[in-house]
Amino acid sequence: MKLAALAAALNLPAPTQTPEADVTGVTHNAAWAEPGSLFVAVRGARADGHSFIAQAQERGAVAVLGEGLPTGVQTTLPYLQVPDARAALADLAAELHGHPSRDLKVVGVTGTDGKTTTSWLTRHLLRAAGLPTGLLSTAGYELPDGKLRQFPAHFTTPEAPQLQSILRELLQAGAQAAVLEASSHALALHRVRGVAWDAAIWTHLTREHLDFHGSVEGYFADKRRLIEAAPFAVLNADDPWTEQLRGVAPQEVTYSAEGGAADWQADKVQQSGRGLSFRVHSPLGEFAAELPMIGAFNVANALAAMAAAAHLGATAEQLQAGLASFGGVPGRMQLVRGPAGPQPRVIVDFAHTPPSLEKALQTLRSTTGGQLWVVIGSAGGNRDPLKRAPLGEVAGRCADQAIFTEEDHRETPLQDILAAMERGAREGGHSNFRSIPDRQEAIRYAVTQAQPGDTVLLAGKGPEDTLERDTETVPWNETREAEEALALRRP
Ligand SMILES: CC(=O)N[C@H]1[C@@H](OP(=O)(O)OP(=O)(O)OC[C@H]2O[C@@H](n3ccc(=O)[nH]c3=O)[C@H](O)[C@@H]2O)O[C@H](CO)[C@@H](O)[C@@H]1O[C@H](C)C(=O)N[C@@H](C)C(=O)N[C@H](CCC(=O)O)C(=O)O
Ligand SMILES: Nc1ncnc2c1ncn2[C@@H]1O[C@H](COP(=O)(O)OP(=O)(O)OP(=O)(O)O)[C@@H](O)[C@H]1O
Repeated sequence: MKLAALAAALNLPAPTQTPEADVTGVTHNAAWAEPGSLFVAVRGARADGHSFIAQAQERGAVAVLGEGLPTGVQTTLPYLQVPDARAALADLAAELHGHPSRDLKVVGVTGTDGKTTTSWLTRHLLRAAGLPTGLLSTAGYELPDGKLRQFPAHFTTPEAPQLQSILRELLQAGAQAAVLEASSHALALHRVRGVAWDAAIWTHLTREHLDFHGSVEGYFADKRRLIEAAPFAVLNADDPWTEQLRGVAPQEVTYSAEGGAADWQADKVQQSGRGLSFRVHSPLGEFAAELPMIGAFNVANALAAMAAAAHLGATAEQLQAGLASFGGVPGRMQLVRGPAGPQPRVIVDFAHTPPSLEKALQTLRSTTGGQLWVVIGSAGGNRDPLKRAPLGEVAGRCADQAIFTEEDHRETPLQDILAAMERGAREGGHSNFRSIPDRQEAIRYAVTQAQPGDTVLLAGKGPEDTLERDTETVPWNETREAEEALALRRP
């Protein structure tokens, strides 16, 4: 698109130089500029993008946009001045990618916790309803083919140029719907500006990220932007903040997992080793639900996902079948499917800090009739060596059997890490541990020694696809390792 035409389309100031320059893309990161890029110089908290104009130009940028050239900075490129560079970045990204969200049914999910789970559930229910659906979440992005992909610079919600390009890719891959996790940072920094939402889900709000948002009110105000931008809101009646969200979107439904008055309600919740069962009362009628997920909070996530999917056309039967076939979020309290017959329950989770390990083991304890096992390591290199002993202590205290093993030890001698974990367990007064340095062997040992009724938690790696051993990086798939270990059990 010609620079002048692009500027006119977005009501940006007309360029005084090279109006006929061809703009083929937009970026906020000078290192990502390509021939034909428009470089948006963002004044950030750590850097001023204007310092990188020369780098962007060297890489082929044809124009710069910013909130004003700082004193002493000059450029030979055309410079478009706007009041809000991040807002313009989002508008340009949407325009240059042809507004892909307008051709998709888009569901946004925001809240302090539950975004990732609810996003995955929603995309699964939409697929169960026959809609080819893409997904963008902390865990990566997924085309309707179901294969998870990563994008550079790990974000929950990436900056607008990446976001719009992913939406375009989804559309080209045949998606008719997309589910996007919208972080509060993304909402505050205009990363999702220009997305044409069809529905917005609110999980709940608790104090978090106050360093960035300033106050809990500021955090709420940033998250609220998603509800303000959506024509249809799915609100959590159990969250006190919801009062301030009522009537913000033109249409809304509420959900409650705690017996509150709401359009979507659940009762008769039961937890077992294999998941949750509950009864749903909804505008689509009343029906029984089975959800192979651990953690009662997932009832709320499921209600929210169902309400959004129903808005996009899913029937009660499709929702019921969709919940029952949900495979979980990769590496997050993920139940590993094993061969038929009595088996220990095996779970893959990415908990890798002492508090998250403790929480995961406590959650599993409540539905474990037999022994609780954990396989856990601690990363090497410069990754927080002080957590090794506490991890050992938590494993010894909260599990019946703890197996310490490798977990990206990098250049740090593995024996040193294992010794620190053992010391932590021993000093906590526990002797229920052993170290098996090779992770595959450790997993196979735990899974084959455990009995039906036991739970084996494989903690730390979650969905990561590599294992860093000394200077070597090897491919890794914890779920597959678990499946193979289960298959080794004698029938
Ligand atoms: C608070 C926050 O989100 N800040 C993001 C924001 O930073 P910023 O505006 O201060 O920018 P800056 O780093 O000062 O840089 C200014 C500009 O110079 C550019 N630059 C900078 C250096 C350089 O060498 N070249 C260059 O071009 C940058 O691309 C940027 O455009 O824009 C930067 C560029 O995209 C991001 O890297 C940065 O993410 C920081 C690193 C971050 O940690 N963000 C996290 C907190 C985040 O966004 N998390 C949420 C999830 C939160 C949750 O729910 O847990 C997420 O959506 O992932
Ligand atoms: N509806 C919920 N209410 C309260 N806690 C929840 C809820 N859903 C999930 N959690 C807790 O929050 C943790 C993180 O959940 P999830 O990954 O789905 O959400 P998120 O934190 O919003 O996303 P992200 O992965 O982007 O940080 C879960 O392991 C669980 O302990």
